[in-house]
Amino acid sequence: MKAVLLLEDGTVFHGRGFGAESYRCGEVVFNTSMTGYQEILTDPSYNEQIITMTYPLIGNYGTNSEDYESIRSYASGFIVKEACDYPSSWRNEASLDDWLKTQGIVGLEGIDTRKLVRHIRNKGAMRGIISHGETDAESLRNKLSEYPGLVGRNIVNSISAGEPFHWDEGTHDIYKTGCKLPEIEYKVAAYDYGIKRNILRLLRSHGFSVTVVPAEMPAEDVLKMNPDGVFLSNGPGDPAAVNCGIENVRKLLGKVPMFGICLGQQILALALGAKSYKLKFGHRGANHPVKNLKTGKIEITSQNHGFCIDLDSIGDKVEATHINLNDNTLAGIKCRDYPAFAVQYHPEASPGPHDSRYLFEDFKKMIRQFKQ
Ligand SMILES: NC(=O)CC[C@H](N)C(=O)O
Repeated sequence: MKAVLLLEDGTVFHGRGFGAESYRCGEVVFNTSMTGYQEILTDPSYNEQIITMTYPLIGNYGTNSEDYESIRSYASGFIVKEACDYPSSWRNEASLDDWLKTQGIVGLEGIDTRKLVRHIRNKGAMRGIISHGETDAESLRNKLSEYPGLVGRNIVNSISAGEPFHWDEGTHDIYKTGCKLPEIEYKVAAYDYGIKRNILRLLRSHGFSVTVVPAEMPAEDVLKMNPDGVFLSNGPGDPAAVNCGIENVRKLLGKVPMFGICLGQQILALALGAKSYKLKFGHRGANHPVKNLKTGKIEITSQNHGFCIDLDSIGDKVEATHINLNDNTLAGIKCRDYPAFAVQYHPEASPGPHDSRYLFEDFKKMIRQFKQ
């Protein structure tokens, strides 16, 4: 059946629909990863985004019941050049098409994804509506005109955990070798702004006992849990709109060591007085080079963000520790006065390279030093 993508500037892409028959509005973004589509689709930071994959063939190894980064997909749509109908993998349980149907996510294939990506790259991030079934431009335009976009809106609370819960699973053991998890060394409370499971898995595999807490849990209640550290998660939308999170982190500074990833970095920096801004078209992919300014080493990183912290706004309280080599934007920070650090990229990968996993060890070292 026919499907269509309509952008806010009036540009239309006609193609074939797959996945759910429905329509949704969202910000149209692109991801340059060649693999890892199931992890990308279930990364909650894509809430309200229509994801376009630049790699031309997606779905060739199917989907399975393990590669979830959250309970379900929060994306608003999925666009590919060609969706593979005949997946081949010993881990495959459902084709991408069938899986998207069960997730209620609209897919669009057969459009010139290179043209769409160049359009977004040149003109900047845009709102759009993806529709599988109804293709009447006038009606879709009306629906899109009511969509407010991401700027200035908190879209974290609606997807965060309602209640605290304990996480006790380590990183995937896909070959079922039965490898044991390490002994628990420290307890962490992890703020769930839309947390990816591989962050939780890696925390556990590094010897942390993890309690996930709702995005709005007051700092005082977190401190009552007596954690050795607090983790600030990734998450969707505009960081400047996550007021409660910024306020809580400000209260926690100096009281407990903190480590943040992506939205977590943005919230930490905002709590320290820095400013955030929207990037022209965001960083999404599994091959972004980042320079560690302390060691001089280059890490190839996984990224997914549309907002960034303004390097010129960080002031004396914050030290830049990592820089994105594609556009010299801020990729990592450390607080000078308190034990707290964060990165704008994804050391947990899923999907992506594992170059930056040392950051989980760094968190442990920071906690150890704080205790001495
Ligand atoms: N992955 C994330 O945590 C994304 C952070 C934020 N929503 C952004 O787009 O910049």
